[in-house]
Amino acid sequence: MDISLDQLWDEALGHLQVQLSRPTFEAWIKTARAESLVDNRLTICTPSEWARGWLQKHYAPTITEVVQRVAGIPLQVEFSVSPHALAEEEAHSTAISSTSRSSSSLPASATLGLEVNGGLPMRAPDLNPKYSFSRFVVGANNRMAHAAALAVADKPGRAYNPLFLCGGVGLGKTHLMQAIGHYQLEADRRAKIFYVSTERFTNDLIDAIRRDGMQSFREHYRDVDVLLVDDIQFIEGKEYTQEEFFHTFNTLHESGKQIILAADRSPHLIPRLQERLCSRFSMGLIAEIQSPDIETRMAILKKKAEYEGMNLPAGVIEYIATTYTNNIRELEGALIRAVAYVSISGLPMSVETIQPILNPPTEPKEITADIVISVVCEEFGIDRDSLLGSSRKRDISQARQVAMFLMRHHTNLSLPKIGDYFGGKDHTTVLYSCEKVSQLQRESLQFDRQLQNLAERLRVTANNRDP
Ligand SMILES: Nc1ncnc2c1ncn2[C@@H]1O[C@H](COP(=O)(O)OP(=O)(O)OP(=O)(O)O)[C@@H](O)[C@H]1O
Repeated sequence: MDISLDQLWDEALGHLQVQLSRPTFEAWIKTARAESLVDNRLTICTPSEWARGWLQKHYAPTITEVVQRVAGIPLQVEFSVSPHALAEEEAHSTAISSTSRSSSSLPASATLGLEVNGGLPMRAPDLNPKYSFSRFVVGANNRMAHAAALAVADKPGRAYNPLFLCGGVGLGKTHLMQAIGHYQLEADRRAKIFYVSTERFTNDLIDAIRRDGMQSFREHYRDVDVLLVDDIQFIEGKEYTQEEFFHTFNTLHESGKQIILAADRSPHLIPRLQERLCSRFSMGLIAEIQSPDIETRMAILKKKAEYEGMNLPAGVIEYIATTYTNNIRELEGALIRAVAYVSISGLPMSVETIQPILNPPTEPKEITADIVISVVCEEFGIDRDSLLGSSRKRDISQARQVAMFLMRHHTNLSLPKIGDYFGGKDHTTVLYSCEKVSQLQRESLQFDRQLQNLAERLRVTANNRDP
């Protein structure tokens, strides 16, 4: 073998990254390193006892196969725990048990202004106040899902458990599932309602494994009255997340707690979903939401305009409802764009005014990270280096959080890729920033408007760029 130990492991990492799912790679493989190679025995050092056991049990054959391929000779793979990590783990667990659940032990992420519970997010405020039953328009496309959601809200844990909401992008699944949460909280302010995206669940799990905090992770996710999990299709192929979610599900279900899941398709169409999860997801009620018809689209626009205090001519409502047919988020986006354009241009609100900016509704140009950076710099009056740097000045760090949020929502970049733009920030920092901005958006109408305006400027800038 004519490569060094480091080269061998680096190359093996490259292969493993391609072969394994991202969370698996991030949680288990990336955190390990090659320690020694003696007499064809490769020792891989892991950050915790937990990680060592898991790698040994589940990934030993894959890793062996890859390192042998890279080295070109037969190798025997062994796993060890870093002595440094052992000492740290011990110190950490002593600290946790001595300050158990005390708010004075908040970790560093508290500097982002988020409330944390041993690193995990707090509950109820995650619900969007706009996503209530009263703001949900019922039409032929969602009547059954709406009725099922009301039944579940009325008798949680007894009507349909789980309730599985499925349907295409932007059709109201999140709105409906959160409406159940609001309903519960209205009935009992102390009800433990927990809304979480599957991505968040996975990230919390990865963090818990890294910090050896599985116990608090489990307590956190299992001590709820109603668990709402969004975009559950993203659990596909993530075997460890599936395993952990299976136990969370069972614990809650067995104790009569309500589970509501949302996905873009029904459980049996989610690829690489364990059979036992598929059957559990299907054992309550699967309620599908379809694309809304023209009457429902018009009713949604009217209701939205009413709540936002906008005065819209009937012709404008009809024009937008006829132009945007499939996705309610896009329908609402068109309305917001039309209102923003009218207020910026000073022109009257009419079909003639808005037609050029709403047509064609499809194929918008791609919004890039660069566009986000330049629009945010302009908005906040700061230069690019400051935005991408590490200054902790309040206005700069807030602009940075907004930029991360916009990249998350308007580009296809993953959390780690976004982190790379900001000097290699960790994906959890990016996620916290996005959540912080979402929270501010929910709390402040003015900030919500500012974000909507920024989003509109991103679209306009992208569309005006040369191809
Ligand atoms: N029936 C409805 N009445 C009023 N507003 C609606 C309705 N359906 C959807 N909306 C609005 O459309 C937007 C998109 O809805 P939502 O986020 O719930 O969609 P989703 O199905 O969860 O999308 P995704 O698959 O992207 O997660 C939200 O602003 C929501 O309030």
